[in-house]
Amino acid sequence: KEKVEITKEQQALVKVVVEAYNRHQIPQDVAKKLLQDQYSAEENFLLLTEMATSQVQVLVEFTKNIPGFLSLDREDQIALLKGSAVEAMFLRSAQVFSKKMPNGHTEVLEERIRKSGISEEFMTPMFNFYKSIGELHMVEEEQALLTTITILTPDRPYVKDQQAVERLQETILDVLRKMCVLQHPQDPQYFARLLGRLTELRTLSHYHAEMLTSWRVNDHKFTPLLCEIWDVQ
Ligand SMILES: Cc1cc(Cl)ccc1OCc1nc2ccc(F)cc2n1[C@H](C(=O)NC1CCCCC1)C1CCCCC1
Repeated sequence: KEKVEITKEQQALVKVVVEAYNRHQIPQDVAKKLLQDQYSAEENFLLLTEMATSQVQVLVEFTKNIPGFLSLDREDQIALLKGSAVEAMFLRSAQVFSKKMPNGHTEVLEERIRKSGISEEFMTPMFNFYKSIGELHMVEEEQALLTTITILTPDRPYVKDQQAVERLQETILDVLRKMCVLQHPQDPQYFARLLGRLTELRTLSHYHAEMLTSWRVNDHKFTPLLCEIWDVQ
């Protein structure tokens, strides 16, 4: 039985990433807001664009703390951000949805999201993903590292030096694998299941443009930043 141990520098890397991840949290208020009131499709669409816009800004700040990210080619940094922003948004949404809430709150939140204006056909894949993330009961280190792995995906469009991104991603994968073994000794498949969610996440993210344009509102207004990130307008 191989003895798995996290090295000093791996511990330091995790500390930097988790602190940055927690510092750059989207204010949890989106769930609170949705629980407080039922909003119209227009108000919900506006809420999403506001949350998404601030989430992208949060993501840019977060990447500055990923060891090695700022040493990548500048255009590759942009390509990685553009390529991962939607997935990071759905991953963040899943984590917000899976947070432990008082009895009945998750059901209300789900109801509000179902009635938010997103068209029906996307509800099943979206909530299947949220529930599959929830079932993992990820600790915050796993959440932060999984988001980092999503950002450091080498085969995003327009990435020139894929090897450089691969090297960074492998560093994170290695420490996440060890953490999963240490955190979930009873479940040797846990790390594989965690990575399997990234495949589900990529599939869900393929729908994002359609989810937005099919939102039941007359006029779909996007901020310039979101036009960059979402393949819309
Ligand atoms: C991320 C995303 C992309 C597309 Cl295309 C469509 C939809 C979507 O999020 C659905 C979604 N799943 C959620 C689960 C829990 C939650 F509290 C809010 C959630 N949201 C939306 C949201 O505010 N997400 C933000 C969360 C923080 C990070 C940036 C994104 C709200 C917007 C208001 C109408 C009800 C859905």
